[in-house]
Amino acid sequence: MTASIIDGKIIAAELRGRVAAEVARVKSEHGVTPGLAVVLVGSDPASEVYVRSKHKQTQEAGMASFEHKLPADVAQADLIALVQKLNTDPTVHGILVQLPLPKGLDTDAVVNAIDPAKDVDGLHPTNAGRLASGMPALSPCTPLGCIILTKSVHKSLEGMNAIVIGRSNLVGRPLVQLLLNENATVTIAHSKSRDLAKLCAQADLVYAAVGRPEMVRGDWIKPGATVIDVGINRLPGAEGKTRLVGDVAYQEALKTAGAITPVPGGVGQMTVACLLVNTLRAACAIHKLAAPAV
Ligand SMILES: Nc1nc(=O)c2c([nH]1)NC[C@@H]1CN(c3ccc(C(=O)N[C@@H](CCC(=O)O)C(=O)O)cc3)C=[N+]21
Repeated sequence: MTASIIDGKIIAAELRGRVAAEVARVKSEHGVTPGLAVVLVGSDPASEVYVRSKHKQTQEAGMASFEHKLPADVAQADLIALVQKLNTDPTVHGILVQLPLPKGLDTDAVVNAIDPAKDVDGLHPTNAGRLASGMPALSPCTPLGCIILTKSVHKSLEGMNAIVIGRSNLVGRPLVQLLLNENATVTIAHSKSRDLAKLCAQADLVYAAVGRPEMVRGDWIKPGATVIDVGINRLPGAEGKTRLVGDVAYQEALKTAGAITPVPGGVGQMTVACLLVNTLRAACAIHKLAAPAV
C-alpha cells in the first residue's frame, strides 16, 4: 500500500481564494480592510522567510500588511510599547509577534500585552482559556490547518483515535482542544512519553509536533492511518544546502499510512492561510460584522 499525499499547497490555495473573496465582500459592503501587523525581532533567516511569505499572501488576499522589524537587542519596554500602539491602531485587526523571541525578552509578557481581540496567533491566555473551555476563540493557525487537512480526508473525526505528539502552546495543546471539539478521542504524548510506538499503533490520526527530525517511524503507524506532520527541521543536505524534514520518517510512513502530509508542502502552507482566516475573523468581530463564511 502507498499512502495518498495530502497536498497542503492546493488546499491552502483554495482557502486563500475563499478568504480573498470574503475580504472583497467585507471591503465593498462595510468599507473595512482587514489588516495584519507582523512583528519580527532580530534576524533569524527562517523567520524572515516566513514573514516575507505572510506579507505577500496577506496582500494577495486584499488585506493590509504591516511589517515591524526590531533589532535583537530591543528593550522589552520598547517591544511592549509597539504592541500597545498596534492594539489601539484602528487599521490593524491582527497582531503576530514572530516566535521564538531572542534571549533576554520575556515572551509571556509580550504575548500578554496583545489585545486578545487581535491575537491572531491564539496565544493569549484569554484565547487559550476560551478554546479550552469550549468557547469561541481565536485559535492558533497551525492546529487550525491540521484540522482542515484532516477533514480533506475524513468528513467527520467523531469517535476516531487521535494521538498528538507534542504539547507546545502554539501547536500541541490547542490541537488537542480542536480535536476534542470534533469529538475525536485524543491521546496527548510528548518527548517523555513511554512506549510511543505502542501508543501510535492505536491511532487513526497521528499528529507529529515534537520538533525532532524523523522521530515517528513508519512501523509505528497503524495501516491506513492519516498522518499529519507538523515538524519543520532543517538538516544539512548536499553541497552545503539545508534539507527540510518533518517529525515523521516520510519514506517509511508512506508504506503504512493511508494518507500523509509532505514537508514542505503540507502543514506549513496551511499555517499562513489560516493566519489570513484569523485576521479576517478578527476584523469582522472588531467591527461587529457577521462571522465570515470561511
Ligand atoms: N508567533 C508565531 N506564529 C507562528 O505561526 C509561527 C511563529 N511565531 N514562528 C515560526 C513558526 C513557523 N511557521 C511557519 C509558517 C509557514 C511555513 C511555511 O510556509 N512552510 C512551507 C515552506 C517551508 C520552507 O521552505 O521553509 C512549507 O512547509 O511548505 C512554515 C512554518 C509559523 N510560525
